[in-house]
Amino acid sequence: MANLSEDNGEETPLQVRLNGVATFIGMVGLSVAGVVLGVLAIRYFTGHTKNPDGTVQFRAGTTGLKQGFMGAIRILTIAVTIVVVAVPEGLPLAVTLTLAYSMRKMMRDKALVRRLSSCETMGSATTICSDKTGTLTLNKMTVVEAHFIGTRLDPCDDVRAISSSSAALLIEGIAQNTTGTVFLPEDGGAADVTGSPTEKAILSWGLKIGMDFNDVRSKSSVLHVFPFNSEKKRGGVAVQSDTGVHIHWKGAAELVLSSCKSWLSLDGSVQPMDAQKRNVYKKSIEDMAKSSLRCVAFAYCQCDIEKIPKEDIADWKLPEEDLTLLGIVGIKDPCRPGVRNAVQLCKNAGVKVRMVTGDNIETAKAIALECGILDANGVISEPFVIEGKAFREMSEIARGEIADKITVMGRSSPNDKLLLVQALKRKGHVVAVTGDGTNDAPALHEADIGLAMGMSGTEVAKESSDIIILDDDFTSVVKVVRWGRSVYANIQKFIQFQLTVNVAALVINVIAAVSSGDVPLNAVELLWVNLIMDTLGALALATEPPTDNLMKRQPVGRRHGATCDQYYVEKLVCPGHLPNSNPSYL
Ligand SMILES: Nc1ncnc2c1ncn2[C@@H]1O[C@H](COP(=O)(O)OP(=O)(O)OP(=O)(O)O)[C@@H](O)[C@H]1O
Ligand SMILES: [Ca+2]
Repeated sequence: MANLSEDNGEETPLQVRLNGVATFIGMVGLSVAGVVLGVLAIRYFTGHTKNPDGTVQFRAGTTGLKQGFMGAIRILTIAVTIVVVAVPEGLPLAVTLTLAYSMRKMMRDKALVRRLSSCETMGSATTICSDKTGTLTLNKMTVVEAHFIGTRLDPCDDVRAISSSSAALLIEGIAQNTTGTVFLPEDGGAADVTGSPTEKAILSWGLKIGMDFNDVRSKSSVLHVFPFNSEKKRGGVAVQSDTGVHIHWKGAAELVLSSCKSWLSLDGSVQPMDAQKRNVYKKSIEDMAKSSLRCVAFAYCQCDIEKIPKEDIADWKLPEEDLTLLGIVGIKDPCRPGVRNAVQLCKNAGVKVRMVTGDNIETAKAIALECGILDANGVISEPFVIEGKAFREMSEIARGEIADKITVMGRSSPNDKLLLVQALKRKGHVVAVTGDGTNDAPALHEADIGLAMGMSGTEVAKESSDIIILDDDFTSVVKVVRWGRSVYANIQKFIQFQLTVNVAALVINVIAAVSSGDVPLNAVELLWVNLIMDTLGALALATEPPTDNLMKRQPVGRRHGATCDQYYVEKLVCPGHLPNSNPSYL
């Protein structure tokens, strides 16, 4: 957590630009007012101004101090009027109005905005780092393939070929090493399985292979639990029964496999895991992953009762090496239906979608191909597709160099997500991150826009987010981008409206002041005009709905100037230096 950045009140890209606009307008207003003040003062004090009756207004030595002072005050009032003309008073109103309006509308698109300014930041996002599970996929998991005791079960719940003692061992692991529960209605209806989607899939499969959840759990007692976490990607439990103490592990297949020294064979005997057998298992994991399945392996080991600490059992570190592999299951989690289109929409809008997932790199690759994040004809190798570990071990500079290219990151720990966000931000990206887990919080916090998942997300993730996606769907994330861009466009339209009016009024007032020594409308009158015009203008322009055109432009990003001041200035100063976004609204 040491590298978790503090909330330093960082300004959003739009705020930065608006500050730029304000400074620019302030400078212009003040300089023009200064020039007018100078011109009027010189004209007055050198006796070039006349009263309506034709007498000279100021004659050095003759005009009284009081009269001269009044004249000076009048000139000052004119200068102040010019500053008033220049300042776009309606801007804060328009910004707040458009943000509040969009926020209400976004609620209908299943996005709950927690920080108002994040709507607009989302509009300038250049990249989205998305979770896989639940966001791009449905989070509805089912076991569709199982490798058990060295053989592939076909269908995946047919365990007739397996000795009952081996099956009992696996079932003990499934029933005890879980955070889910199975509830069997008394009237004999379908079992009700609860837990995380992965757990649910495994427990449902367990029921199919003959697990009696309550019975198995009553036969042994749990001594100690090591809960599953995304960092280690495995969870374990120590259970004691008549047959001794068993440590059951369940987790990311290739990681559990690498801790296995043996495997349980068909006849129930323990065989050493030689290189050939290991390769067979590796190959089956790879094959399952390539067909976009999430692989979970089950392994166990016996433990001598003497080795169990008597007192500090809570601190007991479960033995996690020298395990015996029981089996591997492949879990299918289909892609969400609209995701491919949504990803394409992002591509058209110049927003790069990256997938950062805790899953196997091959599974990640397969899903990325399915939803169009990776292009089947493009390069699908490092550094475009990278493992979290490889990225983590690079130097900060190297990470910065490849961050831009990374499209899919597999087997990532939550901290890798944070590292990627930091690297991308250093590269000048405006980064949106989706996350659900408690340990996604640092990345959500670090991102320019943190999007937490409303359904599968933990409270901690939601607390650290700026926007909550209520239906967990990637399509809704893209809708947020659309609204964000509309906020941006609306504010731009308002600035243009203001600047046009203000520049015209400024020119008229300057000409009038310099030529006649007076302005057509005084400061108070001008403020009244502004009040009516700005309010109505803001209402009309701030509530314009987004158009499809918005998603065809390149993102604004952090660096390019796209607000009006820069537009006008750049157009005047260096026409070739415009952002490549097509400012069709101008
Ligand atoms: N409850 C579980 N018990 C054991 N292993 C699990 C469990 N849930 C997931 N795994 C394993 O851990 C891996 C990834 O877990 P992790 O929680 O880091 O990713 P995730 O957050 O589910 O995925 P994503 O980042 O795409 O949302 C999976 O590939 C799976 O093999
Ligand atoms: Ca996750």
